[in-house]
Amino acid sequence: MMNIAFIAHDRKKEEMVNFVLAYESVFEDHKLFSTGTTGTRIMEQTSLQIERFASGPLGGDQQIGAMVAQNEMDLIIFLRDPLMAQPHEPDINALLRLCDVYGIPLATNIATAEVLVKALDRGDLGWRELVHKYKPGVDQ
Ligand SMILES: O=C(CO)COP(=O)(O)O
Repeated sequence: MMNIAFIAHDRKKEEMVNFVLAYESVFEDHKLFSTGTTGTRIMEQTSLQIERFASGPLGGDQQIGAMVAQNEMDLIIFLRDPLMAQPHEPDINALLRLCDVYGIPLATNIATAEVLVKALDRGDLGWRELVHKYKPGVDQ
């Protein structure tokens, strides 16, 4: 079972809900997390249970980043709005950076999200299960 996070900026939330709905049967086998409003929207329109963090501008991206830094997040779908400035852009960049630091699979648009969810369904991300037990800074 993987820990998966969903994050979508406002103009991408509908796309996110449709995406999660389409792959609901894949996601229901995993532990799901999200930023505040994204999670509320997904839970309203699917039967999935999601552990919600704060809304993005109030620190939700950072909370998910903290999980990445503890090697506790396996896959992130982050549908960003590339056409609108966000007040919490430093937080967003920090999360993307941590995904690169730790090599965490990250999709920032729907095309990549689709590829990753198919890989997840096929078991291509199984290597994440092998590294779950390692805690950064303690074991490395
Ligand atoms: O702003 C966000 C990510 O940067 C998303 O936050 P919400 O899901 O609370 O809208």
